[in-house]
Amino acid sequence: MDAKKAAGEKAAEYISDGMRIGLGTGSTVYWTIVRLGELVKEGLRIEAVPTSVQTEKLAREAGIPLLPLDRLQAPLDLTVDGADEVSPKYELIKGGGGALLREKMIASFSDRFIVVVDHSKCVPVLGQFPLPVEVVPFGWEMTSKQLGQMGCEPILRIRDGAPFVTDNGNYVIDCRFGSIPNPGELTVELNKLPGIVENGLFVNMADLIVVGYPDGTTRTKSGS
Ligand SMILES: O=C[C@H](O)[C@H](O)[C@H](O)COP(=O)(O)O
Repeated sequence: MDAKKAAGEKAAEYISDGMRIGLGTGSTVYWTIVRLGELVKEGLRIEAVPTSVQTEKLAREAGIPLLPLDRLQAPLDLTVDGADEVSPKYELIKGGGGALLREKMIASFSDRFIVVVDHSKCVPVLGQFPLPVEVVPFGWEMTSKQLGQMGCEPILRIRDGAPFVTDNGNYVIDCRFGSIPNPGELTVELNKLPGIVENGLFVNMADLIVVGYPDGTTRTKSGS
Protein backbone atom coordinates (compact mmCIF):
# COMPACT_ATOMS: atom_id res chain seq x y z
CA MET A 1 0.00 0.00 0.00
CA ASP A 2 1.05 3.56 -0.62
CA ALA A 3 2.59 5.09 2.53
CA LYS A 4 0.68 8.34 1.99
CA LYS A 5 -2.57 6.41 1.62
CA ALA A 6 -1.89 4.51 4.85
CA ALA A 7 -1.31 7.74 6.82
CA GLY A 8 -4.18 9.63 5.22
CA GLU A 9 -6.73 6.88 5.81
CA LYS A 10 -5.57 6.32 9.39
CA ALA A 11 -6.29 9.97 10.26
CA ALA A 12 -9.95 9.50 9.31
CA GLU A 13 -10.26 7.22 12.36
CA TYR A 14 -9.87 10.28 14.63
CA ILE A 15 -12.97 11.94 13.17
CA SER A 16 -16.30 11.19 14.79
CA ASP A 17 -19.96 12.06 14.36
CA GLY A 18 -20.85 15.72 14.77
CA MET A 19 -17.29 17.06 14.38
CA ARG A 20 -16.45 20.25 12.52
CA ILE A 21 -13.09 19.69 10.88
CA GLY A 22 -10.41 21.46 8.84
CA LEU A 23 -9.23 19.74 5.69
CA GLY A 24 -5.64 20.36 4.60
CA THR A 25 -4.16 20.26 1.12
CA GLY A 26 -1.97 17.79 -0.76
CA SER A 27 -1.52 14.21 -1.88
CA THR A 28 -1.52 12.66 1.63
CA VAL A 29 -4.59 14.36 3.10
CA TYR A 30 -6.24 13.49 -0.23
CA TRP A 31 -6.65 9.97 1.17
CA THR A 32 -8.26 11.32 4.35
CA ILE A 33 -10.76 13.20 2.21
CA VAL A 34 -11.55 10.16 0.07
CA ARG A 35 -12.04 7.98 3.18
CA LEU A 36 -14.21 10.64 4.84
CA GLY A 37 -16.32 10.79 1.69
CA GLU A 38 -16.97 7.05 2.05
CA LEU A 39 -17.84 7.43 5.74
CA VAL A 40 -20.21 10.33 4.99
CA LYS A 41 -22.02 8.11 2.50
CA GLU A 42 -22.33 5.53 5.28
CA GLY A 43 -23.92 8.11 7.60
CA LEU A 44 -21.08 10.03 9.31
CA ARG A 45 -22.25 13.60 9.98
CA ILE A 46 -19.44 16.15 9.76
CA GLU A 47 -18.88 19.64 8.41
CA ALA A 48 -15.56 20.69 6.91
CA VAL A 49 -13.59 23.84 6.18
CA PRO A 50 -11.19 23.40 3.22
CA THR A 51 -7.74 25.04 3.21
CA SER A 52 -7.55 25.54 -0.55
CA VAL A 53 -9.60 25.77 -3.72
CA GLN A 54 -8.22 22.34 -4.67
CA THR A 55 -9.39 20.75 -1.40
CA GLU A 56 -12.77 22.48 -1.63
CA LYS A 57 -13.29 20.83 -5.02
CA LEU A 58 -12.18 17.42 -3.73
CA ALA A 59 -14.42 17.65 -0.66
CA ARG A 60 -17.42 18.63 -2.79
CA GLU A 61 -16.75 15.68 -5.14
CA ALA A 62 -16.48 13.36 -2.12
CA GLY A 63 -19.85 14.61 -0.82
CA ILE A 64 -18.46 16.13 2.40
CA PRO A 65 -20.66 19.02 3.65
CA LEU A 66 -18.74 22.30 3.78
CA LEU A 67 -18.95 24.82 6.59
CA PRO A 68 -18.86 28.47 5.46
CA LEU A 69 -16.24 30.49 7.36
CA ASP A 70 -18.78 33.09 8.47
CA ARG A 71 -20.54 30.33 10.44
CA LEU A 72 -17.33 29.37 12.24
CA GLN A 73 -17.92 31.00 15.63
CA ALA A 74 -15.75 28.63 17.72
CA PRO A 75 -12.57 26.67 16.95
CA LEU A 76 -12.83 23.54 14.83
CA ASP A 77 -12.65 20.20 16.63
CA LEU A 78 -9.80 18.95 14.49
CA THR A 79 -7.75 19.70 11.39
CA VAL A 80 -5.91 17.08 9.33
CA ASP A 81 -3.14 18.19 7.00
CA GLY A 82 0.07 17.00 5.33
CA ALA A 83 3.61 18.36 5.65
CA ASP A 84 6.79 18.56 3.61
CA GLU A 85 9.13 17.95 6.56
CA VAL A 86 8.63 16.96 10.21
CA SER A 87 11.38 17.43 12.82
CA PRO A 88 11.88 15.24 15.91
CA LYS A 89 10.27 18.09 17.91
CA TYR A 90 7.22 17.97 15.58
CA GLU A 91 8.05 21.28 13.95
CA LEU A 92 6.91 21.33 10.32
CA ILE A 93 7.70 22.80 6.94
CA LYS A 94 4.53 23.19 4.91
CA GLY A 95 3.48 24.93 1.72
CA GLY A 96 4.94 22.72 -0.99
CA GLY A 97 1.55 23.06 -2.66
CA GLY A 98 1.31 26.77 -1.89
CA ALA A 99 -1.57 26.50 0.60
CA LEU A 100 0.44 27.51 3.69
CA LEU A 101 -1.48 30.67 4.67
CA ARG A 102 -4.95 29.14 4.78
CA GLU A 103 -3.50 25.98 6.29
CA LYS A 104 -1.88 27.90 9.14
CA MET A 105 -5.02 29.98 9.73
CA ILE A 106 -7.27 26.92 9.92
CA ALA A 107 -4.82 24.86 12.03
CA SER A 108 -4.49 27.75 14.50
CA PHE A 109 -8.29 27.83 14.89
CA SER A 110 -8.56 24.10 15.68
CA ASP A 111 -8.57 22.30 19.02
CA ARG A 112 -6.40 19.52 17.55
CA PHE A 113 -4.03 19.42 14.61
CA ILE A 114 -3.19 16.02 13.12
CA VAL A 115 -0.40 15.80 10.54
CA VAL A 116 -0.28 12.99 8.01
CA VAL A 117 3.01 12.13 6.28
CA ASP A 118 4.85 9.26 4.69
CA HIS A 119 8.01 8.18 6.51
CA SER A 120 10.34 10.07 4.11
CA LYS A 121 9.09 13.40 5.54
CA CYS A 122 10.56 12.75 9.01
CA VAL A 123 13.98 14.44 9.12
CA PRO A 124 16.55 15.09 11.86
CA VAL A 125 16.68 18.84 11.10
CA LEU A 126 14.31 20.97 9.02
CA GLY A 127 15.56 22.85 5.97
CA GLN A 128 16.55 20.43 3.23
CA PHE A 129 13.13 21.15 1.73
CA PRO A 130 13.11 24.81 0.61
CA LEU A 131 10.95 26.84 3.01
CA PRO A 132 7.90 28.26 1.17
CA VAL A 133 7.27 31.92 2.01
CA GLU A 134 4.11 33.64 0.72
CA VAL A 135 4.83 37.26 -0.25
CA VAL A 136 2.79 40.12 -1.71
CA PRO A 137 3.55 40.56 -5.43
CA PHE A 138 4.31 44.28 -4.88
CA GLY A 139 8.08 44.60 -4.52
CA TRP A 140 8.66 40.85 -4.35
CA GLU A 141 12.21 41.39 -5.67
CA MET A 142 12.95 43.58 -2.63
CA THR A 143 11.42 41.02 -0.25
CA SER A 144 13.46 38.31 -1.95
CA LYS A 145 16.68 40.28 -1.29
CA GLN A 146 15.71 40.70 2.36
CA LEU A 147 15.08 36.95 2.60
CA GLY A 148 18.50 36.29 1.07
CA GLN A 149 20.07 38.42 3.81
CA MET A 150 18.63 35.96 6.33
CA GLY A 151 20.96 33.24 5.05
CA CYS A 152 18.98 31.43 2.36
CA GLU A 153 18.90 31.19 -1.41
CA PRO A 154 15.47 32.63 -2.33
CA ILE A 155 13.84 31.40 -5.54
CA LEU A 156 10.53 32.74 -6.87
CA ARG A 157 8.21 29.78 -7.52
CA ILE A 158 7.41 29.52 -11.22
CA ARG A 159 4.65 27.40 -12.79
CA ASP A 160 4.10 27.14 -16.56
CA GLY A 161 6.58 29.96 -17.19
CA ALA A 162 4.92 32.51 -14.89
CA PRO A 163 5.01 33.25 -11.15
CA PHE A 164 2.91 30.76 -9.19
CA VAL A 165 -0.08 32.60 -7.69
CA THR A 166 -1.61 31.37 -4.42
CA ASP A 167 -5.35 31.14 -3.72
CA ASN A 168 -4.88 34.52 -1.99
CA GLY A 169 -3.37 36.22 -5.05
CA ASN A 170 0.20 36.23 -3.70
CA TYR A 171 3.56 34.83 -4.84
CA VAL A 172 5.67 32.15 -3.16
CA ILE A 173 9.41 32.41 -2.66
CA ASP A 174 11.06 29.05 -1.90
CA CYS A 175 13.96 29.64 0.48
CA ARG A 176 16.84 27.17 0.48
CA PHE A 177 18.27 27.33 3.99
CA GLY A 178 19.83 23.85 3.91
CA SER A 179 19.36 23.60 7.66
CA ILE A 180 16.94 25.34 10.05
CA PRO A 181 18.16 24.38 13.54
CA ASN A 182 15.87 26.87 15.31
CA PRO A 183 12.54 27.19 13.48
CA GLY A 184 10.97 29.24 16.29
CA GLU A 185 13.62 31.97 16.03
CA LEU A 186 13.47 32.00 12.25
CA THR A 187 9.68 32.43 12.36
CA VAL A 188 10.06 35.52 14.55
CA GLU A 189 12.65 36.98 12.14
CA LEU A 190 10.53 36.24 9.05
CA ASN A 191 7.48 37.87 10.63
CA LYS A 192 9.44 41.14 10.87
CA LEU A 193 9.56 41.53 7.06
CA PRO A 194 6.56 43.62 5.89
CA GLY A 195 6.40 42.01 2.43
CA ILE A 196 5.85 38.54 3.89
CA VAL A 197 2.29 37.35 4.29
CA GLU A 198 3.14 34.01 5.96
CA ASN A 199 5.88 31.40 6.10
CA GLY A 200 5.69 27.62 5.99
CA LEU A 201 7.17 26.93 9.44
CA PHE A 202 4.57 25.43 11.80
CA VAL A 203 6.08 25.46 15.29
CA ASN A 204 4.28 24.17 18.42
CA MET A 205 1.18 23.44 16.39
CA ALA A 206 1.06 19.68 15.67
CA ASP A 207 -0.70 17.55 18.29
CA LEU A 208 -0.29 14.21 16.56
CA ILE A 209 1.83 12.98 13.64
CA VAL A 210 0.56 9.96 11.71
CA VAL A 211 3.45 8.42 9.77
CA GLY A 212 2.72 5.96 6.97
CA TYR A 213 5.04 3.21 5.68
CA PRO A 214 5.13 1.43 2.32
CA ASP A 215 3.92 -1.85 3.88
CA GLY A 216 0.66 -0.09 4.80
CA THR A 217 1.41 0.25 8.53
CA THR A 218 1.30 3.54 10.44
CA ARG A 219 2.88 4.88 13.59
CA THR A 220 1.65 7.84 15.58
CA LYS A 221 3.71 10.32 17.56
CA SER A 222 2.32 12.89 19.98
CA GLY A 223 3.35 16.47 19.33
CA SER A 224 2.82 19.70 21.31
O1 LIG B 1 0.73 23.60 0.48
C1 LIG B 1 0.69 22.40 0.64
C2 LIG B 1 0.68 21.72 1.93
O2 LIG B 1 1.39 22.34 2.94
C3 LIG B 1 0.88 20.22 1.90
O3 LIG B 1 0.25 19.73 3.03
C4 LIG B 1 2.32 19.77 1.89
O4 LIG B 1 2.98 20.34 0.79
C5 LIG B 1 2.43 18.23 1.83
O5 LIG B 1 1.85 17.77 0.66
P1 LIG B 1 1.88 16.24 0.23
O6 LIG B 1 1.03 15.51 1.22
O7 LIG B 1 1.30 16.23 -1.15
O8 LIG B 1 3.30 15.78 0.25
